Amino acid sequence: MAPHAETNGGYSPLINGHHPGDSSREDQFIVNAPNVVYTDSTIKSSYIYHTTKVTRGSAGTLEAVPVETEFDFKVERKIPKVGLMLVGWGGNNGSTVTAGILANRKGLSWATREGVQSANYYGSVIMGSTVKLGSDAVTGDDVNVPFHKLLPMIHPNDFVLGGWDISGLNLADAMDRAKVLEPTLKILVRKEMEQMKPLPSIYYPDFIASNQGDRADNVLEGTTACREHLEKIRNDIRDFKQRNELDKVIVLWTANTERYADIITGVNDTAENILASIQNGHPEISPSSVFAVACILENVPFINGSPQNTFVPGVISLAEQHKSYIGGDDFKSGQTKMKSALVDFLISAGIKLTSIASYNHLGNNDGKNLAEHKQFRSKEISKSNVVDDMVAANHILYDEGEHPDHTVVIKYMPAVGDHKRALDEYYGELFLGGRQIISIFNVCEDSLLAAPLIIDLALVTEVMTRITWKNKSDEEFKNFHPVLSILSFMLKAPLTPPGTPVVNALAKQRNALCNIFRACVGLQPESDMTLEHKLF
Ligand SMILES: NC(=O)c1ccc[n+]([C@@H]2O[C@H](COP(=O)([O-])OP(=O)(O)OC[C@H]3O[C@@H](n4cnc5c(N)ncnc54)[C@H](O)[C@@H]3O)[C@@H](O)[C@H]2O)c1
Ligand SMILES: O=P([O-])([O-])O[C@@H]1[C@@H](O)[C@H](O)[C@@H](O)[C@H](O)[C@@H]1O
Repeated sequence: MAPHAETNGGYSPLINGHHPGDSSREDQFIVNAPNVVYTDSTIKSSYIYHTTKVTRGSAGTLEAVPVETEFDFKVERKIPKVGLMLVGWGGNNGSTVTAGILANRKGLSWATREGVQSANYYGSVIMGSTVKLGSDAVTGDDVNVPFHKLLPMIHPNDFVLGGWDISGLNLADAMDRAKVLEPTLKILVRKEMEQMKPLPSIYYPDFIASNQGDRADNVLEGTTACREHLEKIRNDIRDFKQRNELDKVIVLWTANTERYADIITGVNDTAENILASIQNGHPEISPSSVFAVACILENVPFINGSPQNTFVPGVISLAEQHKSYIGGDDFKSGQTKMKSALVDFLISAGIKLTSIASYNHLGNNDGKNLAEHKQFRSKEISKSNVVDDMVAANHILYDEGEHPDHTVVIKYMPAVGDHKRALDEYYGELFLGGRQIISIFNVCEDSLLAAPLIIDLALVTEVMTRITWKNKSDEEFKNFHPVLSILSFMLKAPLTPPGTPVVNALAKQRNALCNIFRACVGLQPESDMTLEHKLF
């Protein structure tokens, strides 16, 4: 049966054997079903969303009622030309992700002590992992496809890179300062990166560690928020888009961790108030919030890779008013990613975790900035809350309000540079009073773990700008909620639409991302029941 296509003109989804907008046929698939329609410009799917509503009876019994909701999804298939502007471009993560994209774009290989290394996107869930599409119709074996192939997505090699930094080093010198990459790789990308110079940025010393002052030589005048700063950043974005002939821009914060901003009624609690506070130069408006507001006013997605509360209530309200995407907080790169998987495994296996000790030391500039208490506190919060949902989900092991002991320690040890040492101990109760002690020593190459997350955050954010939905009975397609909680797999402290639950369990986060993409091509979630292999 031929793949379903739009009845007007009977477009074939395959043009010369290729999907429009896709560069290769490998792992390319189409869904051949009455609820999925391909045209040159869109994929439209009708999707039945299955949930279960539970009500509590008077005697405390629970009643579970299956619910089916019919949605339509539409994906624009045209792959746009996308600019990725990094705030903190000259940092370890910014310079590393830039070199990585150049290395992949050029197909580079370089000599290392262990032999020849070729560019790759390992550590990126979108570029480096697969998802089960279904089962082979003949053999019954799983058929797995690259995550990147689930929907028409931009290739990271095609990002046009730019950004800002309070440090004026060009990206080649910044790459040297970062001490992350092999000299044999750096020399292959140096010439191009020398031409990359961060735009001057806003610098409000009170928000980052005082030890960052010595690199702040590329800053705009003024040390508190003001209209001029807001307009300059907006103009930078427009100029970057126009000069590079871009279809869209995404801005991502990978600058230093800021201290938390106080939430002050009349200052940053509403959209109107935060706009007024910026105009009036209120000292409690952080650089990251000014960047977020600038992006919202330009309808450019803004993603926060750091732990501070950039998204104060006024920023979230403004994003909702402008229907402009925001997401955050804090890349989930190493120690916490491990934690969000291990805690999920232990608790869902019925083991009662009673204490988690997470220590790490590192010697990069991020660690230097975190050496001051206010900046560390931002990180301590994002690293500590990651177990809350998994604990709350198990009332057999934990009484209401009961929680494992949990401590987070970060020490700055310059000698180890970017090669962060993470030491964790997980302590728990077993059957009949037994005890379990899991001790982990994990050397995280911090920037080599975070850089692929920058790519994933940008890829998922970009495709979300091309996905719309409607209830079956509605006329108009709509965007998702401006707070992109779908990004949670890449983030320690996922920002969710106000009043909605936070999910930190890593497997649930990945399943949500995969299954929303599957729904966009009319496929139900992969249940892993494999009944076909279990029924007698
Ligand atoms: N594994 C990881 O590396 C990891 C994981 C999670 C979160 N993070 C967060 O990502 C951020 C960047 O990490 P990094 O290792 O690249 O740090 P880094 O210190 O090397 O880079 C930060 C860059 O931001 C610049 N900067 C500071 N304030 C700025 C401003 N107002 N405007 C523009 N630029 C500004 C600094 O000059 C620096 O170049 C940090 O907040 C860190 O906590 C990193
Ligand atoms: O992602 P993760 O490895 O749990 O957490 C990391 C911390 O352990 C590290 O101290 C900090 O410098 C990084 O920014 C990152 O936040």
